[in-house]
Amino acid sequence: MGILAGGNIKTSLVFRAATASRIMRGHISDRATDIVLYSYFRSSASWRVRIALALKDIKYEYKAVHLVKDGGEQNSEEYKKLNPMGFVPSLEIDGHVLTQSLPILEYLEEKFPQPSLLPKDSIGKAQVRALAEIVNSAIQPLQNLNVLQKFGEGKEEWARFFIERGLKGFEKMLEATAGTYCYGDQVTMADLCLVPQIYNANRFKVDMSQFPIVNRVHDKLVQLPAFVAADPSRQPDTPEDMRKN
Ligand SMILES: O=C(O)/C=C\C(=O)CC(=O)CC(=O)O
Repeated sequence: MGILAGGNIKTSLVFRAATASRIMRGHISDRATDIVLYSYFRSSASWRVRIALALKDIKYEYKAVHLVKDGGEQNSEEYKKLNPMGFVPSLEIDGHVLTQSLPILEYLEEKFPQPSLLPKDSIGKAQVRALAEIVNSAIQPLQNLNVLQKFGEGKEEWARFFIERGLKGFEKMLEATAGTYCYGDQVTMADLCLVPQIYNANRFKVDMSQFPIVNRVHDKLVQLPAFVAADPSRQPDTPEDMRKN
């Protein structure tokens, strides 16, 4: 399908996700080059990685993989050479292709430690990773496109059930861990997972009034420049009718 040659994957441009945060801090830096993110504007796993790239001020090229058109570009033989599961995101970096959003976040954290997306202490790290895993393994996979496509009637109710169940646990954990954000006043991997999940919760009409701490944290996070830049409404492949400035 020409993904590697830049054929069928339409959007291929240098996308400065971190521009807003760089301007806010008054400098433009090129901390990394030759980084390519294969992404879909409203894939929550892609979105997590976009936020990390923006927070860490890392420049990258955005290659759009359309998850719906023509049965999904992620299912092409060519894309599966990069990502055998046919999932987004994939990140080309340092001569390798990395897959799965949380391991990608961990790699970026090791390679670009500042600003850190994990607390310093081991218990804090374990707690942040646990929050991230609630979203990553107990919510999002159960409401992902490839699961819902197996359903006929009742798929919205199924998605709502698992999002609600997961957010109840998440909210309970935040009673112990939250400050301004999910874990104290530091933006962590837990926050990167939370924001896209709330978008999906709204998409499936979950009653969000039952999650006051989640709502408070979410409202703070979405104001941060990196979260603004990574939002699905501002990506190269955002459909015109969903685009914001
Ligand atoms: O435009 C579409 O409807 C297709 C795909 C998605 O939303 C992405 C997901 O499958 C959900 C997710 O990543 O959480």
